Amino acid sequence: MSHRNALVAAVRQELAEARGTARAVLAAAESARGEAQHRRRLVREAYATCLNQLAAAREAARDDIQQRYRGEATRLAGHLRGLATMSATGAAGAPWRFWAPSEPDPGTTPGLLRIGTITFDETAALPALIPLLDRAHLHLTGPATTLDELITGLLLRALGSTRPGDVDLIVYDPESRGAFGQLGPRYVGAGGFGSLLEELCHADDHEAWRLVVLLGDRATGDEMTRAQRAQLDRIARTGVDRGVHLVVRGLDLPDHPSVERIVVHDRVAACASLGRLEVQLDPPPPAALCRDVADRQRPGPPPARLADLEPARLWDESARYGLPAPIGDSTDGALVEIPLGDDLPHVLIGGPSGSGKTNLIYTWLGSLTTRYGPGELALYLLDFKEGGSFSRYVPGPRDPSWLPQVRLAGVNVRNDREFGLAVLRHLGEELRARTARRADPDDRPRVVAVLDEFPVLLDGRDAIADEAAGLLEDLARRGGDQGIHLVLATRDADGLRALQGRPTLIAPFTLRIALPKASRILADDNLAASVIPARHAVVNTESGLAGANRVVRLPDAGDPAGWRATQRRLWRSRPLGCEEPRLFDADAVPRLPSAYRPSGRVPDAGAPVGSSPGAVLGERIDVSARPARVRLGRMPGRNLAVIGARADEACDVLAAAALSLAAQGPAYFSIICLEASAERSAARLVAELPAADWYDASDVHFDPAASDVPRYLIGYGLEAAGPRHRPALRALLETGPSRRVHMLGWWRSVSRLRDDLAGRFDPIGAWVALDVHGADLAPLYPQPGGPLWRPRPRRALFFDRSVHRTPEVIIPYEVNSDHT
Ligand SMILES: Nc1ncnc2c1ncn2[C@@H]1O[C@H](COP(=O)(O)OP(=O)(O)OP(=O)(O)O)[C@@H](O)[C@H]1O
Repeated sequence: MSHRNALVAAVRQELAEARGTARAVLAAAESARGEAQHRRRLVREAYATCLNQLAAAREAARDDIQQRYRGEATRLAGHLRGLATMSATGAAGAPWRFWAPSEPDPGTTPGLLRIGTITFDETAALPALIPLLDRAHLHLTGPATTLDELITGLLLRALGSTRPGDVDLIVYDPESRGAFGQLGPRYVGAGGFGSLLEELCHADDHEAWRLVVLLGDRATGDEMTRAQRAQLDRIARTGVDRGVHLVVRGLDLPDHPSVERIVVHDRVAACASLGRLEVQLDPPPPAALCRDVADRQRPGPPPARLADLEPARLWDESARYGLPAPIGDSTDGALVEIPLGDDLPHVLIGGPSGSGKTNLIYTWLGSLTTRYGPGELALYLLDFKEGGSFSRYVPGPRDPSWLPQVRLAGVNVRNDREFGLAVLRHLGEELRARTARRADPDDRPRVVAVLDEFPVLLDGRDAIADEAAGLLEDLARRGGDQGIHLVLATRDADGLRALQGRPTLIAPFTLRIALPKASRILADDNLAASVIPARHAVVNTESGLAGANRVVRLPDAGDPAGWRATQRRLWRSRPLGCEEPRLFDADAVPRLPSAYRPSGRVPDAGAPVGSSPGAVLGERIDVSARPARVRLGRMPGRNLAVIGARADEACDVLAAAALSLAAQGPAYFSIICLEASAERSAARLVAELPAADWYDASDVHFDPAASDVPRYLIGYGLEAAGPRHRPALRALLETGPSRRVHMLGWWRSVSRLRDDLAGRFDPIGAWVALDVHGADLAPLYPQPGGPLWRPRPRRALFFDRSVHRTPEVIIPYEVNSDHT
């Protein structure tokens, strides 16, 4: 029992121990669980925090991205809008609310045209632009009404953003619906499809764009022949380059890079050139805008003709306050005047070659001379170009009439700048006289001096340019008050630039007339001259400032026959005593006037001999056609040397001198001809002179017999006399004049003359140089270096040391022409 008891006790013991252990294990497990639970809570909490933080970070990042995206998108949209504005300026892109036709910028090609807007995300809508003129044909698909609205808008933008007349609008309208009628198109009906295609296939002048709307109907598609289909395909391929643009709905067009396809559903369009962007179409334009543009397209009244500028009565206007006269009309038919007068005294006219300056001047002169009679207006016309544009105003071989207001016309003056200077000197004298008289200027006609291609005169840094600029400046500054007006015209932009370098000269030229493409006539930011079409001009009264432009359409004044009839009428009305104008034609050689020829008069030994007869050498380049003379008195040095190799001119100078001396009184002539090329001329001279004997190489000598009358030795090619005769020649040159024996001799060069004179030029008091350069004349000239002189044909430099400070350019007379 005890054993059992012991066993029970032992078991109890073991159980107690096991229970204890289990309890301990349980306690440990409990504690581990508590620990784990704690950790789990911690992890949970950390996870929640982390999640929160992540969410916040994500929010922040998203906000940031969104913000940046919005900024970027706005910036891009801004750029796009800027680009769009540049690509579709003015009427090409403005919304209808602000829409008006606009003048295209000069030199630019047409831009894109707006059809609606593109919206994406929150950015403001962008204009949707598509190409047309110079870029594309359009092929449209969708509901007909929406398409027609779209086409109306496009046509309006194309017409409104180009110049009137630049776009020729043609509508093929087989159902004769009068589509787009408010834009005034040319219609082609169902029967005209074939000939329209034919016309478009061969259109190749780029005068105007042809914008052709083809409204296809089923019949057109069905009935189109294979040839017509080929023509349409050809137009689609080549039309854009030739300025032919199709806008097609209801017909197929082949695929080609120049064909832009637009598909419309519910006023939303997809355009090939805009990719996947959707276009919300603009509403159709208000009908009033279409009417305005159609009016603008319609040409106004036809431009005025020259005859339309004539006043109701000839010479009925007074020039008291000015000489306003119309030169053309504006597009509404109103005449436009050039308001020349006290306030706007001088005019500057410019335009490149062929832009119509001459035509403008003709028109203006026609308008002036029919309004203001010779008592009100005196014209001085100078043309420095080649071509005698003013010769129509002076008597010619076929028409003896002249324009009574013209006092002087200079044509082909280019090389004879001396003549321009002479005219300015004359006007300067006139200004002085008018200023000095202080009389009412009304009793003198207003002077208008037209100088075409005037920069020629101011070209070159020489004495002529300096003096001419000084005179022009004086006339520009003070002439207006005295009724002297300058009209300067040129094609030469460099010449104008040079003029702008002389602000005091140019400032009084507030009146400007710019012909198409003229540069430097208007202010730099005044682009009017570059946008006007041919046969138009801009008249500007504020020195070319933008805002003071008046565009004028110019009539055609080119027809000489039309003008001649008017001139005849004016000529017949000329007052008594009205003198024929002086014509200076630099291309014509003046004849020796008969007054300076002896006309067979035999000198009378008893007649008085003038103390210093004057030998006529040639015509002076001056306002009046006067001869240049060398006086041959009884003083030392009164001999004349003609120097140069141009035999004809040398002979003419000598013959004119001899004949004019013979015409003045009794004289005896010894002709010494040592030059074969001069024989003919010498012989004719001998024949015409009343008393002359003739020597050649066989009997030449320089010891003439004494005579009661002056004796003139006319020597041709004197260097040929040779050294043997030199002492006698020198003695004659030195002592002859005091005995009234004068030598008028021709030497081929200065060096030959020097040889004959042994380097002592004193006995040669006067000379005429032909083709001899200024520097070579130095020994015969008081100032070092010789005169400034570049030889030119039929011009000679004349210097007489007893009267000249500087030499004078003369035109040797033609003495013996073969038509005498
Ligand atoms: N308004 C016009 N209507 C018709 N024809 C015109 C008109 N203006 C000019 N023309 C013609 O254009 C041509 C050139 O004109 P014009 O001779 O007047 O030019 P320009 O500027 O004087 O040229 P350049 O400087 O070369 O002398 C001429 O044949 C002229 O008849």
